[in-house]
Amino acid sequence: MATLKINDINKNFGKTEVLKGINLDIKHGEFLVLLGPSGCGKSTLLNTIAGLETSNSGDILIDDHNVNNMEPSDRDIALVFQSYALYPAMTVRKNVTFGLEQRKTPKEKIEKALNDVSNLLQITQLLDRKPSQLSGGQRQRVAMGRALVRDPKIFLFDEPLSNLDAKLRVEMRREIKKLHQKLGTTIVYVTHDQTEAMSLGTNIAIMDHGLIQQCDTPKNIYNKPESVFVADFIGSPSMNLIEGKLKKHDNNIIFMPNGSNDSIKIPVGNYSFKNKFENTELTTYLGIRPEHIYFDKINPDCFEIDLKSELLEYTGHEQIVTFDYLGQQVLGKFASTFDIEINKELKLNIDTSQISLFDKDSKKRI
Ligand SMILES: Nc1ncnc2c1ncn2[C@@H]1O[C@H](COP(=O)(O)OP(=O)(O)OP(=O)(O)O)[C@@H](O)[C@H]1O
Repeated sequence: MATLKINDINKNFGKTEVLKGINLDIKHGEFLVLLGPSGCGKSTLLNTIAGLETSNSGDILIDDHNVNNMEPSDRDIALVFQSYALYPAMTVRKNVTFGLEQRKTPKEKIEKALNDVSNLLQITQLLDRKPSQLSGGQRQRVAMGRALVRDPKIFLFDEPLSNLDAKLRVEMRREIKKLHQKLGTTIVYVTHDQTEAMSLGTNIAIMDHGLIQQCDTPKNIYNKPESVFVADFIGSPSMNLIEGKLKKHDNNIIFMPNGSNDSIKIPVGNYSFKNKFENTELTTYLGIRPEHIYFDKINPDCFEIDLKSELLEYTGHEQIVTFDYLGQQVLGKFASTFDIEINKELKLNIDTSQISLFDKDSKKRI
């Protein structure tokens, strides 16, 4: 186990700034997932931690020791890639133990480590096979075995499951989670799959254009996104963002959607407003997740709005309905047992205790 601090890391490729001042403080035993769109810099950050890339400025500290000038092999880090990079001519046994042999680890120690890891990953029966005689999931397990056997301070995973089919992915995801629970190792894990990120991470760092947009628990990332980017990136379908004006009225906060006479009362307890807002209107996005729109008034915080149903997408266990709300598109998610008519004016409820508000100019959470 180890701590990992990333202090103000910048990285350029030629004139392109790929990492623009990254700060992360990763605790003992934390499972941090780096999540973000393609090209946002996730792998570059991981490779910089591993020492495969050199940053232009900033520091990387493992257990409070600066490792900037340390070779990758001296950092006591194990890396698992999406391409398993197993040696094709070697047996599974040799693939797993090769690194230890190179380090002149005593034979008995190697045997014990191989035994422990094979049992843990359930690859004992595969030890005499070559990689070509293994399935994708088995290969991934061997690649993990090779990393685990070294007992490193930190594990780095770069999209380790992306070559596997959907079913195997879910199985391996569970295995990685179990492994983390059992071993309590510090892990940094790169993915662009949000379900993987949500289910694995103790914390998730959302990256965009070389910046960390938000680093928080999966629950907070989903329920309290700090910016329009995070709100839009997480969730499928993503959060509805209804444009309008926010103003103070007596002791209440009211949201007025563009083009509508609705005055949606916001439960004030959830929000702290800046002074500048006292006497003005703020151009705002009201964010509401599709699953927080209901046919019934499920609690006193529900506010009824008129919507027109336009499109229905049936997915099996649920249905996604696209509505028109005075020219703005709003999506709702409902159990598949509901009968929903299309091209119909309907009255639905939005649960105002579940909304997020964003300043339209700064795109930040209010
Ligand atoms: N060796 C390199 N030389 C020049 N540009 C590079 C190099 N490696 C990465 N880049 C660029 O840096 C940016 C970040 O790449 P990186 O691989 O870190 O993104 P990523 O978030 O991991 O993306 P993906 O999810 O697609 O793997 C991209 O625009 C990429 O083209």
